[in-house]
Amino acid sequence: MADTFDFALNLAGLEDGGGQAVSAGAAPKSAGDDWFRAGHGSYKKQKWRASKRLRLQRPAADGHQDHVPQTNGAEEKQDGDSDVLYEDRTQRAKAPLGTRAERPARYEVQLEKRQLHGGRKRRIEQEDGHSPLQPVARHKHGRGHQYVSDADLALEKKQLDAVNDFVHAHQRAERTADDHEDEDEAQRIKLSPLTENDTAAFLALNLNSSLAGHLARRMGFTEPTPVQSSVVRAYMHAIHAHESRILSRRVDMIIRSETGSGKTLAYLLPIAEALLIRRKRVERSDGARAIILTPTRELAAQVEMVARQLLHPWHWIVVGSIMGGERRKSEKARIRKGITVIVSTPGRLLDHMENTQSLSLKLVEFLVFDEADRLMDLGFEDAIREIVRQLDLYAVEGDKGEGGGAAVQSGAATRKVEGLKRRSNFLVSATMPGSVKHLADTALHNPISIVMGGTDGQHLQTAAQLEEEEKVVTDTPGTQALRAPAQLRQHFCLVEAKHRLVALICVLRLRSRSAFAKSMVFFSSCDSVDFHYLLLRNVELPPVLRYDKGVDFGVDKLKSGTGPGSSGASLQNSLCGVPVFKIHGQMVQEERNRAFHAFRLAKRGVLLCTDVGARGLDLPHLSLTLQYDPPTKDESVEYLHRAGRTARIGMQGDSLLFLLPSEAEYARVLQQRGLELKEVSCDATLAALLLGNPAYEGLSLGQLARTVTRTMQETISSAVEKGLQPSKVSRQGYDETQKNKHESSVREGEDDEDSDGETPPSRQEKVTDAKALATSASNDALQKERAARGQELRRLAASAFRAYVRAYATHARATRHIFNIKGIHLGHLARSFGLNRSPAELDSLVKQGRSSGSSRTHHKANANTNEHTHVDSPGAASAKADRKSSSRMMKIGDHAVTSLPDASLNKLGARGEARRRRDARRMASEFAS
Ligand SMILES: Nc1ncnc2c1ncn2[C@@H]1O[C@H](COP(=O)(O)OP(=O)(O)OP(=O)(O)O)[C@@H](O)[C@H]1O
Repeated sequence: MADTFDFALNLAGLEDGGGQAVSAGAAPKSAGDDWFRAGHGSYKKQKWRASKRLRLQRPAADGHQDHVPQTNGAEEKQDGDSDVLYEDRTQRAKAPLGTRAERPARYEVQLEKRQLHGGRKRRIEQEDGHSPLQPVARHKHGRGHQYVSDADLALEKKQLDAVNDFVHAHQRAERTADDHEDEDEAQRIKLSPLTENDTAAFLALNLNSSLAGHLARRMGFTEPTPVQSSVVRAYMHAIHAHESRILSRRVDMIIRSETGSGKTLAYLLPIAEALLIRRKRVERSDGARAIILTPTRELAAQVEMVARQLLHPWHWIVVGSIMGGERRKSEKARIRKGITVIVSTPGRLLDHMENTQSLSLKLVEFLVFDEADRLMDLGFEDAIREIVRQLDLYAVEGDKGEGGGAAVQSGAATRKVEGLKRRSNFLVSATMPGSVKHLADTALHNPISIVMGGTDGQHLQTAAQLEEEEKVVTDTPGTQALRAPAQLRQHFCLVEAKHRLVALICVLRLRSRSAFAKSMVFFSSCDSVDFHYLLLRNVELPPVLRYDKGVDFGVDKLKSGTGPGSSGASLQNSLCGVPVFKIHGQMVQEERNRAFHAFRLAKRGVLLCTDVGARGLDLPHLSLTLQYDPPTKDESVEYLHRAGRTARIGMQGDSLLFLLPSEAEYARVLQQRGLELKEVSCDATLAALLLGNPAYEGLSLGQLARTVTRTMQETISSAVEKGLQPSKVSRQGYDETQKNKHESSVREGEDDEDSDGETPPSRQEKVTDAKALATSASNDALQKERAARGQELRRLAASAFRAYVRAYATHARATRHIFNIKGIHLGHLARSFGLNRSPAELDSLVKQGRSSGSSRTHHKANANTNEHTHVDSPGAASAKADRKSSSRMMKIGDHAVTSLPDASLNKLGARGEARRRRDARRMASEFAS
């Protein structure tokens, strides 16, 4: 068996020598190993081939055959340098390799060979420069040589051709070796003992049984969500109608359903079904069959992942993503190989449509606009129009090839209907504002509207309506009530400007007490994300605020900073060791991907992001979304999408919106649009951090809140304004260095006393010194790095402050009276960035921001970066108005710095202590759960 295996490898490795035959002895296992390494298949595949009695011969590069493999050698023999090929005949009778269609030819070859050589050992030698097919080849029996007759040669040529055919067939088989394995897997999935109940719900939608099996077995989905069942039924219905020639093949749909209701699978299921049921397999060389457009790269990556999971058993359906930030060259290479389902951002897709010849779009059957409204908001409208236009042209071309030429000649209207019959367009989002209407008009033809309403999963459009093929467009721009998932608990909190940062850390710290806490915090600018990221990762909370109820350590230890919550590498951040991540559009794509995937996989963590994370992301176990800065564009809609990152698919989740007291009306605006937000007390939130701490027993809530605020504010301000304190680790290192130094100097002193001063230092001393030097060097490096980070923190604080003011001016016209910059106390606002500056300094900061144009915040949202910091350059007129209001604001600010009372803490007196205490407990339990 092993010989045969080597033999197969040997044959397969017959490549070098440009026409030279290779001897069996000269091509032992190592040759085969090289062949492995050359990427011709796994060891498993090799064994599989060997077990199928693989014998093959490759044609040489010049088209000549190097040798003729012979089949009747019982063992391997070598004779000097002659090139000999043997095979163990005893194993020949086993099943041959190749597809069923190729097997007869293979048997024929073997039969002929057996007849020819009668089972004797045979050797063919080749002389240099001669083809083995010339009559110089000779048989050798024993010691003598014998020339082969013409008849034998003719027969051999025939064999050779047959072997060549077989080789090519084998090479095909090799290319699809994975097919076999995956087919086995698909077969296994089909045959796996699933109960009827597991697949019944999907089968009831008339989905392919292996797809239903895969959904249940591999993806764990046994029932479709309401939106999935509506979409699939509508699609199936239309397809059935097509088969009975009532409708054309295309089905256009507007799919609207609340966040986390499973819309991704809703549009992927029809795609998978369509690609699976056809008689002839789709080939990757056919080019794209489905295109899914998403507004952000993270969403594209996520959709790609879901599509891959869904289509995993059917490897010939290739899923791939192309998006901004990735290398064009490698994308081109993937496109050249063929991608069946393309997930892409619009800008990059258009780029490839214009510049990549190998991108074949003639057979596109599905075009999906995921988060359609966001695609429009981000300014992709032109790109999308162009994509649709080009796809339409391709579709017409494709139809022309199928005898649809008449449609091309009969005018644009006909072209739109007839020429596109092969493509279905889906427009998908949880919200459908007016901007989507333009997209629907551009890309959709007579769409079916699947609008899911209500929190109970009931859809507005009944099954009966669908069955009667009623196409209902219920999109009424701008006036829809917003629907949040029923299990989403929505809160808002009125927080004084100067307490915002403290309140943020409190909420996250409370949350960090849970073992599985995952939270997402939304900011209005990249600078703000960067600042808070650096701050949360590097500033340590004072020991009193690290207290965790239920953790067994004494108050004394806490106060002295030696308890479990007081040191250790994992606790060296504001959130006591909970990892912090960030994503925004100004990050390098690689970093962005890394952060996104790390956060996805993390059990606990905090993700700080701009609105780049607001749409479509499905992050497992996310339990809190915190909108630190309210959205500035299309506020209610964006609020809902941000909040909807949690409480998905029936899971519980919390959302919390921070508002300044002057913005309280915004909560009412959201409530008017159908969202149920409850207020939580800021003071209760602050006090909750110290509730239950025995060191602060007996203090009122007000006192607790004040303690937390004061302590935390001091820590933050000192970190930002004075630089980061040396970390515990480096302090420890520093102490060790000092100790080492001291010890060695003491020893030196001792030595000095004993010696005459010329004795070289002992080995031990040298080691100690080296260690001390190394520790000191690494300690210095740490301190330097920390100092640099401190400077960076200060710089970022100023930029983040500027960016906040700038972003504030970009709120939508409809809500500008709520988000009015004049109402903000700039001095207090600055403190929420850890800045303790005089009004004059703040004024110059704001002006600097304006004059420099703050490249990071002034950039325009564009197709390639997909960033939307909400601080895009306002128009000239509004910029002027903005400048005016800013100078007034500074006056207000200057005045307010000295005269405004601490409204937040005074408010504590207005409520009953018991009630507030209850609130605080609730906050503590809700946010820490
Ligand atoms: N049939 C199903 N059964 C159980 N879970 C499902 C099912 N279909 C989808 N899911 C899960 O539901 C979650 C949300 O799905 P998805 O991301 O598609 O929601 P969505 O409606 O697109 O949300 P958004 O509007 O925020 O983009 C995912 O984690 C997905 O795995």
